[in-house]
Amino acid sequence: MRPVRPVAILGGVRIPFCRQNTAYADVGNLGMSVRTLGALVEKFGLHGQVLGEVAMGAVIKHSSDWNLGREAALSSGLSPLTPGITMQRACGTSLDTINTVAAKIATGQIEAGIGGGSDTTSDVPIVYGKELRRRLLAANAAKDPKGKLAQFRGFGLGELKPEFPGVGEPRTGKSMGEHCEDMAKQWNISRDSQDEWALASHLKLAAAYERGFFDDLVVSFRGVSRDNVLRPDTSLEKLATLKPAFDRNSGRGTLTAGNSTPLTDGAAACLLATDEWAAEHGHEVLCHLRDVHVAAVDFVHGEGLLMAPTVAVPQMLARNGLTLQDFDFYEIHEAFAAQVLCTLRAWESEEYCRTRLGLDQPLGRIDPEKINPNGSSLATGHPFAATGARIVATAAKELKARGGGRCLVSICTAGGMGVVAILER
Ligand SMILES: CC(=O)SCCNC(=O)CCNC(=O)[C@H](O)C(C)(C)COP(=O)(O)OP(=O)(O)OC[C@H]1O[C@@H](n2cnc3c(N)ncnc32)[C@H](O)[C@@H]1OP(=O)(O)O
Repeated sequence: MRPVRPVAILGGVRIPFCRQNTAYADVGNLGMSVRTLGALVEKFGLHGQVLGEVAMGAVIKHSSDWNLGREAALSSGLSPLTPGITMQRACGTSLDTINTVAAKIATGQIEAGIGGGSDTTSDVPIVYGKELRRRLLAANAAKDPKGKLAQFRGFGLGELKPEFPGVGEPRTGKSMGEHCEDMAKQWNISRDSQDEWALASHLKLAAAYERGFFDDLVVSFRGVSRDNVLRPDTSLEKLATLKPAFDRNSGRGTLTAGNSTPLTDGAAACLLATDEWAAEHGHEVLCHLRDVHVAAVDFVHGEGLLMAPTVAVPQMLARNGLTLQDFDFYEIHEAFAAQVLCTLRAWESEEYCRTRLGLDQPLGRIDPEKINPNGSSLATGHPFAATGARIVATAAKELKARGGGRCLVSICTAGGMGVVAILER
């Protein structure tokens, strides 16, 4: 490994994010990734060029997607000599693909690369049970029709029952929404504050579209030019009418379809390089990736599933000699409005910061006006593996628009992890 070099973010693109079973229902991860990488190639004039790495990721993926990163790179317009890799860290996936490319750039392994991700909730792998899978594999391997037929001796219709990808944490059986509902109760997060947060996200995203902020960040696909999750027509009155989605019976449920991210399809990717590569190829450096950090919580034994960013952020701040207030704006992934509000409350809590984070004093308050200035996942939607690259592309552009500054990125993930980063210009 050679010494660490600065990692420049040159920009990103994404396709509009779409609700499950709408515009991208028949496209799948490969189609969405190819469109996104193709648009990035177009934007930066990368046709026929060899990059050091294309790291893509997907949480829900078919085996026929093969190595998604390599397959998408091969259809993107890049030189076929560009390698590709596929990764997965739930909702933090594409902040991690970006981190992987960045680490290779920083240590001198490569000069430039792409980090991104894609997810579909519309084209999911639905499989048969183990017994039928065993029979089908054995029949496929049998040499003659008699041998093939023999594998189905004793076959029962019950074996045709399909298995859907699980929506619950394997160790608790609870969905993300049920876990977040527990967190909201533990931290006394009111329904009103969640709805207000959700409404603000929609209004900020709509305003950013109106002022042209996304003109060079979002490329149309399948006739869609804006996230179809966005509801600029929503209001606190409408949000207040929605019924609890995850705790329907206790009378105390506060998470609804309006203050939770919907199931979404989409893809996003960013181009990273050394400063020298950027200059040689005539690209402006939007910002630098100063640090990335990952931490986990013990959600199996009582910690909040989506609380890991509360741990990851102070660890990264300490390493960089920064406080929580040393940022011009914050990009906090809105898995659920309640998740963001629990995180902010934890950072303000003297007891939590002392007992759980081992700090002398609370991390303190962040001005909500500085959080997600262009809206976030509640309004864009959340195709799991695409969210990190969406956030980095948005934050890098925002840093350029401001002429400089520092941004804290925070993403909670399934499996009780938090992936966080610092961007600077
Ligand atoms: C680390 C992480 O990121 S964890 C997060 C991972 N993601 C998840 O877990 C996904 C969570 N979300 C879900 O499971 C689903 O979206 C649910 C359960 C919340 C809601 O699902 P559905 O009930 O199918 O939602 P649907 O889109 O039909 O909305 C329900 C109603 O709310 C309404 N609605 C939704 N959003 C809004 C809004 N912003 N304003 C007004 N009304 C709204 C819809 O119009 C619909 O109304 P209708 O019944 O009159 O048609």
